[in-house]
Amino acid sequence: MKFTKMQGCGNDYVYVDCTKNQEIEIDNIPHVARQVSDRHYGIGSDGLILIKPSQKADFFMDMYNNDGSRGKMCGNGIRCVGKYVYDYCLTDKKQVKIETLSGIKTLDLTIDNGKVSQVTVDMGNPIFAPEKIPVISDKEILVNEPIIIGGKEYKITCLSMGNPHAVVFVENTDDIPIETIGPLFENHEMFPDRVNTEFIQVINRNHIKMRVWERGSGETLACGTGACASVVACVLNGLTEDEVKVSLLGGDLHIRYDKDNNLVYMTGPAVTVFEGEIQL
Ligand SMILES: N[C@@H](CCC[C@H](N)C(=O)O)C(=O)O
Repeated sequence: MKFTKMQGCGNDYVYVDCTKNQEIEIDNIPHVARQVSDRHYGIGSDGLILIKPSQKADFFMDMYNNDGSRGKMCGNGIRCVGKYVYDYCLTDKKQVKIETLSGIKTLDLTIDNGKVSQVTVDMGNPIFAPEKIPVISDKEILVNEPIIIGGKEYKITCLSMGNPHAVVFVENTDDIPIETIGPLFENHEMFPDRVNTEFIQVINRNHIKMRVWERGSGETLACGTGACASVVACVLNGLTEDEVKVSLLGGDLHIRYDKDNNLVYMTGPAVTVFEGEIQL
């Protein structure tokens, strides 16, 4: 199988062009995702992203976490899909529409010396209704709600950016025992489909620091949907303005929350690491 390894702020995936003759049998995809993601015996990545044709948009992004589970949306991944389709001449458009399992997203590509360097994505509407996230709760919206994890109380703000997120504000992101508490949040009974958890330290009203424990992949260096969810949570909690730099372990993303229209925009880098071929 031919592949390209790409990363956005260090959130790395193996990308496979399935627009022409390369296909993986659907039942086999979770296994292939686990195999290629393995950092010792495989290529090494946070998961697998298949670029497919779409009837409704320019392309379809089909993403899998490194445990083989399917994700409905991936913010860092979709920027790399934009770079892939332009750099490999699958399109010459500078505005590209990508279908995902959570709807069609519009990407604006920034080109430097003939290659995509940066992408802005209209990430669509944050969703707050607990049953749509999904979170089990009788509240109408979960903002700063208590949850007990490992015997300690945390406050969570929950929303979907096409995938489920719980945002937790902390004093210092360097001090959190993410390997211990990340899986406890991910598998808490409140979240029937598991959850991505963002730990946020507010630096000032336009800058936050974030660490993330991703559903299906563990701690990653960045999460695009998580950065969007975190800025929305900051605004809902009155902690920041609506334009925020999000500093992740792997780099910075710029997020804007247009509260009047309930739309989120994400801008960040997309980088090709290497190409190769793997025997499955
Ligand atoms: N890294 C991603 C999100 C990937 C999917 C997520 N783990 C899920 O299962 O919901 C991003 O950049 O958004």
